[in-house]
Amino acid sequence: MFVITSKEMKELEKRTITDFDISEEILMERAGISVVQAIWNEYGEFSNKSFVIICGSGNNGGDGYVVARDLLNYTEAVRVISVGHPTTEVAKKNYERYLKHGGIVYTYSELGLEGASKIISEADIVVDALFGTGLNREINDEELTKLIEVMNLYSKCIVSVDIPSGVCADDGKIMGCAVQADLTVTFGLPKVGHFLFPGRELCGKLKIAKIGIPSLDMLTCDINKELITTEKLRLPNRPRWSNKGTYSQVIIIGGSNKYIGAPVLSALSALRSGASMVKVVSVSKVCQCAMSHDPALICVNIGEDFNVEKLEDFIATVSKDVVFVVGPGWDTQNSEEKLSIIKKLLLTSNTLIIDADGLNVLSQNIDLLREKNSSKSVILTPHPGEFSRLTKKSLEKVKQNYELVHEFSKEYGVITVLKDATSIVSDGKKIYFNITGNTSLSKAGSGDILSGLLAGLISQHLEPVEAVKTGVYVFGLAGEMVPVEGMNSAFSILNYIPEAFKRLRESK
Ligand SMILES: NC(=O)C1=CN([C@@H]2O[C@H](COP(=O)(O)OP(=O)(O)OC[C@H]3O[C@@H](n4cnc5c(N)ncnc54)[C@H](OP(=O)(O)O)[C@@H]3O)[C@@H](O)[C@H]2O)[C@@H](O)CC1
Ligand SMILES: Nc1ncnc2c1ncn2[C@@H]1O[C@H](COP(=O)(O)OP(=O)(O)O)[C@@H](O)[C@H]1O
Ligand SMILES: [K+]
Repeated sequence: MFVITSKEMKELEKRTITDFDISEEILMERAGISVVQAIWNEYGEFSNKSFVIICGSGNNGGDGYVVARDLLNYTEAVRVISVGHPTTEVAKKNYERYLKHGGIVYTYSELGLEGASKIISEADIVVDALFGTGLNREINDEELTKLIEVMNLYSKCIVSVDIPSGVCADDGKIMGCAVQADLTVTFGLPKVGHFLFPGRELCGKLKIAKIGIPSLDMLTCDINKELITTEKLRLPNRPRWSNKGTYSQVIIIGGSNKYIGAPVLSALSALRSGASMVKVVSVSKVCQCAMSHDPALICVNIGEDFNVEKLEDFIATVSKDVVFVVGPGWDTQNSEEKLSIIKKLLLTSNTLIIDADGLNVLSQNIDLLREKNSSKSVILTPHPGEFSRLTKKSLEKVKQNYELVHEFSKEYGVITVLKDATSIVSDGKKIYFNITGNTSLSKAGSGDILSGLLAGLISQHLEPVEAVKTGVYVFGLAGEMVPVEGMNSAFSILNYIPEAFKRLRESK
């Protein structure tokens, strides 16, 4: 499903109006009616319910007046609190139509905070039509801030029109203060702010209503952002006649005397996602740990401590179709030598996933990425801290920064997965958002499981970007299967991976 910014939404609206002769008035009418329908579907019939609609001065408020008018068809218990007179032609028209239908409008300036609080607390459903995609600056007006606080404090239930007021549609950030909705009804296509935190949380349940905007193909509009959903995800093909030689090997280079378990988690995860042969190349202690967890793993022991020569010798023997994961549990000691290993791996034609300390080492010379074989696929899986080190930008600047993920991927010719509660993937062409998962994944070791899972999919010949999309989605699903959210070790996620794949297969 495509995901858009407020600017892209305005462009779609403009093309719908000019190229398809569907007026702004029709769009607003359908938007308002779709909100009423969504409320009905979610909360049941209206005869015993009371409503208050809080309308701002723009078109979001205009939608609010349509909602109010349509609700009058079902109940008299409808009131509007207007925060500023409508300023656009269509909003004005719908304000007047509502009045003509006998609608009641209170102005916030006359009611004051106390009056507004009373009305809000008495209503069963508060419809938030203050600001939508036109919010263009921080909300710093004291009276408005107090109104939003009162809405959050006293409402029994809030339905936001298009997006919770105060949430920036382009990045999900709070512009001063914001409404916490129970239900949000958006129009045409979801906006980025619906999927990035805190906006994602403030939406409550999200519904996407069709309001008559033609498909993107018809509008000849190129949108480069998508939400990862099951329909388009690819699963590995495992022909009945295949044997272990049909698939590529996965080789995990990582682990240290400090972090013994991380590469083992990656290796076990690669097996769970379908890899046929998984090797762990590491120090003795890691090999012992790997063997004790699964004797089917193959260990290449490089000695008691990190040994660059042994590692180089091993890499020189590897065939072309092997998938490498480098970094889990590596630690950052001997970083110069580790950087030289990464360089060697970049010069091979093998698909390479760089994770964890592999990324921390790489951040000392990110330009190494430019030396890679141009046809080679390199996947980087940073969490925000690692991405901040890679880009030399502050944590605050990189967090949820989908444009940066896109630019970075384009500049270095890599696929980047910025892992977080909403993960962002880019191959330098498109941007994908993943919203599966929960805090059962917020655990030390869970990133290692993801890198192994991605390698397992690539070893079964999925295209790297397809493997990443499927991998992050399935990994999230596995996290959601933990019986009590958060009451688990990352290790337990491994058990849910096959079931998560099964669920994805069945849902297609
Ligand atoms: N696109 C579509 O296809 C469709 C769009 N539709 C609907 O239109 C909505 C977008 O409408 P919109 O562009 O009129 O903007 P909206 O969100 O009402 O806010 C603008 C108003 O807020 C004000 N304002 C802004 N920031 C402020 C602040 N911090 N503090 C105080 N004031 C602030 C701003 O004032 P100004 O900047 O002029 O001073 C202006 O008055 C969209 O979300 C959807 O609901 C549907 O009808 C169906 C089709
Ligand atoms: N609240 C959450 N919701 C969804 N996914 C999450 C959440 N918290 C963490 N994750 C996922 O868990 C993984 C954590 O990886 P990472 O931070 O690298 O862990 P570690 O370094 O300990 O192995 C990432 O894929 C991230 O997207
Ligand atoms: K709103």
